[in-house]
Amino acid sequence: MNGQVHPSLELRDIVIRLDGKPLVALDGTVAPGETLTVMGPSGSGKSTLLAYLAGFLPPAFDACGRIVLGDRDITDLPAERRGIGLLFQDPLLFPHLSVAGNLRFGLPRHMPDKTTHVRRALADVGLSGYGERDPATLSGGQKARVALMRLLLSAPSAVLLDEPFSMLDTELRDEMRHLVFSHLRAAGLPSLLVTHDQKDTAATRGRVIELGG
Ligand SMILES: Nc1ncnc2c1ncn2[C@@H]1O[C@H](COP(=O)(O)OP(=O)(O)OP(=O)(O)O)[C@@H](O)[C@H]1O
Repeated sequence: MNGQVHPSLELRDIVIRLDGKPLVALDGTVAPGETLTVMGPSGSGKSTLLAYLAGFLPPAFDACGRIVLGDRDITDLPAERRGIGLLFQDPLLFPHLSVAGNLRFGLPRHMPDKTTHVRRALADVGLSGYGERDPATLSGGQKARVALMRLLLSAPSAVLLDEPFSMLDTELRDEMRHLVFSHLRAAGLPSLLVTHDQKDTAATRGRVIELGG
């Protein structure tokens, strides 16, 4: 989206323990533009893995291993300095900001010509003219598209997705799957997707790992 070259996401010998017992063990690399799907039964540690990568691991857990984004070891960085963007099932738009305000929020603070970036992003997802709307007045699919654009405008180096389509109805899910994964591929972003839905996995065209096996 902004001409940046994106790194790969390396997960080096990661082990996450709960009460001293290994819950998640993972070693591998997610290439730029690749989405790695993480599946597994309830309680197998999928959300915990994403929380660890994002920098929000709850204190009940302990972890070892390294998280490396390109040439940056981000393992010990706080969440806000990791360069990792999140897309969850709830679009979590700020209710006190307009649609355009939500998108501007994603942009790096000193970026010039923010208005043009926001206008292009809205046009990109068929929402031209929606900038001044209150997010509460948008449909579920429109909110999801704004959340995707806010994520991409924030120029992350990697993306984590946790059941991102599960709140949408079937038809919208197909549309959002296509939109999200085509944008992640085009932006060259490595990503991890947690889902129970095989159709999500098929849309990524990528590898799948199973936790708790
Ligand atoms: N904050 C926490 N403190 C202690 N234990 C937790 C905490 N959060 C989750 N757990 C436990 O860690 C294990 C993994 O939970 P996690 O939410 O990662 O599973 P999951 O694979 O994402 O499950 P689901 O598919 O149901 O969302 C579970 O046994 C859960 O009870």
